[in-house]
Amino acid sequence: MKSSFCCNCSGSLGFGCLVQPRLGSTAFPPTKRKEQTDPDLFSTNRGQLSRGRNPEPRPAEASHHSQALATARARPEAGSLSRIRRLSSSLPATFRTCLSGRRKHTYGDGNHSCSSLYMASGQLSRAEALACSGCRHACHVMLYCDTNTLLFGSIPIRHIVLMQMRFDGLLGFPGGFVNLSEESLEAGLGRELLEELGVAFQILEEDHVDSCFAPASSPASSTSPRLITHFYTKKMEEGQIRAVETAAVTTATDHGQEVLGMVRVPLHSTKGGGGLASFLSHSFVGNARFQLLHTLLRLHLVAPEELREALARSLKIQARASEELRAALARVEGKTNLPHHSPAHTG
Ligand SMILES: O=c1[nH]cnc2c1ncn2[C@@H]1O[C@H](COP(=O)(O)OP(=O)(O)O)[C@@H](O)[C@H]1O
Repeated sequence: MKSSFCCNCSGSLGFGCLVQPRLGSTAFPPTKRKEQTDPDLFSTNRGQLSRGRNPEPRPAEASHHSQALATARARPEAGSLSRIRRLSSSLPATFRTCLSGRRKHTYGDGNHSCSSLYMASGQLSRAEALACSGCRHACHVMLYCDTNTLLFGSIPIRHIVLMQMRFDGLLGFPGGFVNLSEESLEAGLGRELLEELGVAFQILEEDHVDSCFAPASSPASSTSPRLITHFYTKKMEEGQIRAVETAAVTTATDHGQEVLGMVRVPLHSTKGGGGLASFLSHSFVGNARFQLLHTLLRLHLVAPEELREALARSLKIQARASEELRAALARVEGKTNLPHHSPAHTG
């Protein structure tokens, strides 16, 4: 069942995408990023610096933090920090902590060589992350573009954001493990992208957004050494994004194996509450959902108000899905005479 999977426009997973392979492998040169970012949102709420080349990140971070706070206090309506705080106060607790970056993850066993780099948020500057020789490193990238396309002729799609359905049924960004003894972070990411997307990319250090310890709940981080995930964003032209999607199903060696298909993240919301809300209720690998949420805000691809609404809807969708799954399980157990579901049977 190659390439027949898709994420439909309501954000639900389904079948019926028409894939029309046309192009062969493509190479994309590096692009200098000139994204409109929101430093208040990104730095102060995550308590970290986004571009990790500052040799002394902590003092800079502290000064940036207090500057942004001062701005937000002086001009509360203009400061995105206060806007986010106001919005997040009405969010469900899980997502509130997610957006504020105050969630206390358990990172590492304290024995690895970079335990001194531990931060409550799990965030590291690039320099700190690279200093952790005992850690494993993985790099992933969000490829995106602007678009004028209208869904059903009326709903602006605004931006195309690419993710992928992985072999394990989880959503994630393209990328993978990097071997720092043989390659740089960016070279390793380029190698992974060639395998997964069938396109030769040159990802630059300027494309780096952040680095952090993978949550302890990640399968790959349950064993030592700990995993550090590095996240990148790359803005492209719409035609380039379309070429990536085509190459991903025609020339990429991983297609149908490690990668089951590329998906576009629906950023719109339909009247029935579909779109972004449905998409966010799916299962993501590691901290990919967090990376997506944060990047959507940081790059102003979705307004905080819209995101808050989508997240609240997403929780309701998840609750409904849990009920459906429980009912389905009960039916399957009834038909197959399986013992009834209990924690002892789930392993
Ligand atoms: O999109 C993502 N965001 C954050 N972490 C991810 C993402 N995709 C995978 N990971 C984490 O990074 C690890 C390595 O990534 P991946 O499975 O893509 O590597 P591979 O393609 O080299 O096997 C995964 O086991 C997972 O914990």
